[in-house]
Amino acid sequence: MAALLPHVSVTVRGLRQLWIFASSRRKPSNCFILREMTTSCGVMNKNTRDPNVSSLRKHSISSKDAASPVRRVSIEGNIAVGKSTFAKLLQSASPDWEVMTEPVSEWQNIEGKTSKERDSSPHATVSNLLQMMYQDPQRWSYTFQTYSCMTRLRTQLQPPPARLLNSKALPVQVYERSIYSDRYIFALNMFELGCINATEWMVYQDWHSLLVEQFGHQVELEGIIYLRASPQKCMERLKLRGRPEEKGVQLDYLEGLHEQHEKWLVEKSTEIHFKKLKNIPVLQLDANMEFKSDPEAREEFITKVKNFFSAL
Ligand SMILES: Nc1ncnc2c1ncn2[C@@H]1O[C@H](COP(=O)(O)OP(=O)(O)OP(=O)(O)O)[C@@H](O)[C@H]1O
Ligand SMILES: Nc1nc(=O)c2ncn([C@H]3C[C@H](O)[C@@H](CO)O3)c2[nH]1
Repeated sequence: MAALLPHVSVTVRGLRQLWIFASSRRKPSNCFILREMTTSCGVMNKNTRDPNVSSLRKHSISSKDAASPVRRVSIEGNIAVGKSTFAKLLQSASPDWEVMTEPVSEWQNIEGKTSKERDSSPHATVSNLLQMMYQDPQRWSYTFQTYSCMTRLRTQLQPPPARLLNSKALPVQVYERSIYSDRYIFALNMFELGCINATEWMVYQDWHSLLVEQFGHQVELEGIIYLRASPQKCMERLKLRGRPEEKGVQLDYLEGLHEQHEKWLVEKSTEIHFKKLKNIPVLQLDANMEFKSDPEAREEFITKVKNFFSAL
């Protein structure tokens, strides 16, 4: 949308978007970049021993237990909060942990070739769906969510490496985000902002539920690590990283996503449709900490993660 990337050239679609952009200034519910959002900080579940961990299922037996010893955990958090950085830290901390990165490069490089073109031209047309979504969210958000969810599903369906299956310790496969944040953070947010319409939202939820139900325990998670930082801190890091597609992202978009994380993982007020996910243990870590330059902070994080994993 023009509001996201102000330098985008004005096409017919662009003119329509500019009109929507202009009307959204009068009716602020239409465009997420202009929406005024307030952040809210929730409280942790009072029934837990460790204040960082909510909903610990100490004695429950997961459906994974019988099939595989590998536990599956996702890292969740706002844009640029530091998930990839934290994931690298985990990867280097234990050979029994395997990190699966978010498939961002797949979203940035979609090869579009018809079967005819494939025969006649050696060069594929490559589209950057991430950029298209940020430039024109009303047009591309639904398409983006179908593709992001499909690529995440593919990641979650990958079998653990032999190293983990043969591990004598506690093997854990760690995903950077999941098919659940796809729905309960991003798609929901886009729907609430009016970038996904009511019909698209119904369709998305219908196929999402079908996939989760059909794949069953293959796509279940045993735990979630929530990297929590202020939207302002995420904005600083987003600017520092300088990913070109994110140039137009504004603070109120990050505030909206922060609110969705809080509702899902802290306040537990998001309506969740899968039984196991409703009671999933959540480890909350303060990601405002500049752990990159602080070995003690890194050590503290790793200890918390180890304790969390061993309780799953
Ligand atoms: N704890 C930290 N302290 C200081 N800088 C950090 C920290 N974590 C991440 N950064 C920096 O912030 C920027 C964004 O981090 P990173 O790419 O890990 O975020 P991300 O959560 O994976 O982003 P995305 O949501 O886009 O996948 C990077 O430049 C990284 O070096
Ligand atoms: N709209 C939308 N839906 C998603 O499911 C989603 N997952 C990630 N992202 C954006 C955030 C970063 O810019 C970049 C890398 O995380 O991709 C998403 N955007």
